[in-house]
Amino acid sequence: MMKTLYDKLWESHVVRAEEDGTTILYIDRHLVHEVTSPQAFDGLRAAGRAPWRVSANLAVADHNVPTTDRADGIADPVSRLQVETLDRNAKAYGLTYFNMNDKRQGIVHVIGPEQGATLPGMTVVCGDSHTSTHGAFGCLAHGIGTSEVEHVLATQTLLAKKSKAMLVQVDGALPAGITAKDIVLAVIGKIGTAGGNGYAIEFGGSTIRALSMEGRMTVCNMAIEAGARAGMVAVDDTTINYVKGRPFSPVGPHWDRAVDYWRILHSDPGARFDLVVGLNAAEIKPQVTWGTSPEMVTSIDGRVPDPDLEKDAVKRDAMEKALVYMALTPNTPIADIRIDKVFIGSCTNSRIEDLRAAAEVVRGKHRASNVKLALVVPGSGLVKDQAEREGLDRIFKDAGFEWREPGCSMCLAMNADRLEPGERCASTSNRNFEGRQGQGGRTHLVSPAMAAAAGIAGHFVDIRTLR
Ligand SMILES: CC(C)[C@H](C(=O)O)[C@@H](O)C(=O)O
Repeated sequence: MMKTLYDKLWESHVVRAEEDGTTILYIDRHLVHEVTSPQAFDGLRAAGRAPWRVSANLAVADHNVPTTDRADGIADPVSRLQVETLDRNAKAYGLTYFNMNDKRQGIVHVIGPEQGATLPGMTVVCGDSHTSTHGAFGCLAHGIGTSEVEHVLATQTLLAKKSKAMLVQVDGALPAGITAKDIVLAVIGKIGTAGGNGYAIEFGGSTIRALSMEGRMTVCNMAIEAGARAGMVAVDDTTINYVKGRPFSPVGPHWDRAVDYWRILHSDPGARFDLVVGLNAAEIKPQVTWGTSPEMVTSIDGRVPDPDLEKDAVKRDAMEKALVYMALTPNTPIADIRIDKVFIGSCTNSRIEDLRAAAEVVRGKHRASNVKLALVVPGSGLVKDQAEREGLDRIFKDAGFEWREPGCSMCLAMNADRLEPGERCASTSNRNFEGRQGQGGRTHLVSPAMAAAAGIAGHFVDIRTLR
């Protein structure tokens, strides 16, 4: 029988399956961060257990770390407690841990792939919904809850039921200025934030195959925003070249054997999907969200929609509420929306290619006077180093952008980086929910180049016209 990539990943990890489909899945890699692990470790301790396979875990503090100088530790007591708790737990159980001052520290979904801790064919879980990111490597990767974190620590397995399979097929050459972020926002605009509920999404087609691993990570990262816990991309040379030579990657004969196996990690021609959604890359324009859900998205040449034209009463109500929160008037051209802050970072868009794209836009220019703050937060210490070697930090600083230490930062304002009430932000992150970037803050999701361009112009601009 022809199998999907998802079938192959699932079947190769079944420890035991019940008749009703309830399955014990083996977990190859468990990523751990400070927000969702404290109670899991407490539970483990209370039951007198220890991690079943210590080496399967990689822990890092990312959500609560300051992005300014860390020499004085963390000022906020709640953030400090979370990070210190992870420090203690990682030490007590002997987990590989990149503490806040380790050069390898960064956002968990950036450092996993960067270290080669995420490898093709793995099952990867973490107490974090954006674990879908790792599916870019031909992995079955998704978020889990804290009680599951404890379960994985204790048993290296997870109770799961198989999802349905969706193929999102994107074909054609991407027009200039269009990025992976625009692809995934366009997908969410098309299928909605519930479109992927109950599915694992495979992203395929010539456009996806032409993306770098960083682009594929951006796409898979936001599968969860389309309602699918897991997103994935087939393994090809791009995947294998990326993985080669990373600290956790196999070497020697193990490498050769692994590559032989990784080569089968694609859907067989003719494999059956429960749903296929097609997108034509040529039609994708720079995307900008206007509302409080990632599906409330349009293109830069669009306008804020008019709820009066929406026939569905539930949707109309949601639009009206979103427009009040976002302080936007129907029919306003997106390009007329002025912003107060810029955030370039997050597990969606904080990798070196993202920073390069943003730097290219701001080079030799300066932040607009109405933009109070433009933050650039690299995804890891190693991304930061690389960017500095390339002189990107100087380009940003010369343009009046702040160059910070790595972490989740203003994606969700668990540290000190936040929007003040009423502030409007061009953000490369993944969620534009009410209060996401700070109470009363207004988030517009865009690509790194679009965020950078908005920071220079003071309002959204069509990146395609700047080339
Ligand atoms: C803190 C964590 C539980 C949360 C998630 O799971 O997604 C966060 O990373 C987010 O992006 O909202």
